[in-house]
Amino acid sequence: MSVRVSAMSVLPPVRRDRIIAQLPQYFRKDAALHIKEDFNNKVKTACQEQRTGTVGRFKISKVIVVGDLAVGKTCLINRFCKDAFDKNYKATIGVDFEMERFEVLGVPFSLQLWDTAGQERFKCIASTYYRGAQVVIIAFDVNDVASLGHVRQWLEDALKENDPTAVQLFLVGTKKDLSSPAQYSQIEQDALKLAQEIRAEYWAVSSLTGENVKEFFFRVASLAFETNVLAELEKSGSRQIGGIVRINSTSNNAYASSKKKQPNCCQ
Ligand SMILES: Nc1nc2c(ncn2[C@@H]2O[C@H](COP(=O)(O)OP(=O)(O)OP(=O)(O)O)[C@@H](O)[C@H]2O)c(=O)[nH]1
Ligand SMILES: [Mg+2]
Repeated sequence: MSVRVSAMSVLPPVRRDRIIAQLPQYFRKDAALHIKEDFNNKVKTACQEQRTGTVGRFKISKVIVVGDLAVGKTCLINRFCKDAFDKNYKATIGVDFEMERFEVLGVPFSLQLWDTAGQERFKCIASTYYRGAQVVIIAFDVNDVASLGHVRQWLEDALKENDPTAVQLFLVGTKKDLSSPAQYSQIEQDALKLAQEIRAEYWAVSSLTGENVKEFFFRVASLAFETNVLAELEKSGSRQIGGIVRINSTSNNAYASSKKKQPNCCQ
């Protein structure tokens, strides 16, 4: 805990282009974690009254990005964190991570973005870092049907190390710039269907052009933040009335009400 506090205190202030004042909207209404237009009212009030508990002080949310080799995981993170794009492929060996600091509804909030290796030979190193993820991003290449076909396996591997009911899941199609509108809409149908089945929020992005990259990460940060604050509120509420209230950290998840257990859970 002390390490986290000191790490936060030496970090530079939040960048002006990381300030989130409105809830960023979903990419596709039919595959969204929720479709509300604004942040939860309880969350907004708690932020105004600075009652967000550990969120805003030393809470850091872990995000893991998984998916086949060369689908563009590293490029996605680099486009967002460094506004850079490298057309040469350099395989990630094991894992890398980046810290991104946001300010959501006036409250500081950090994401730790873990970029993992897709190559089979590095997977066993990478998978040891999956544990403790609040958000799982599964990337596939919209020009490569096989990479979409492997999404369920990636999900299964990521959920082995995590509580499936507590994880927020995103399915991201990459390299949108390389596909024609006709090709794209064909794979999008399959991707939307899969997203609904695994209860993930679907996005399509291009790290080359930057299309939807910032919007996507803002959405991830906002939904992770909202869930964290709600969990804090339920925790403090349950303390006040003797700890009987059940904490449901996925209560703002549209998919959560339908079925509790992930179909691919292998625990
Ligand atoms: N045209 C285009 N190329 C991309 C895009 N994103 C990534 N690439 C290219 O795809 C290749 C692989 O990208 P990476 O980001 O290294 O892939 P990765 O998923 O991190 O691969 P591993 O680390 O091996 O798992 C590189 O040559 C990138 O330049 C994109 O949005 N558009
Ligand atoms: Mg990589």
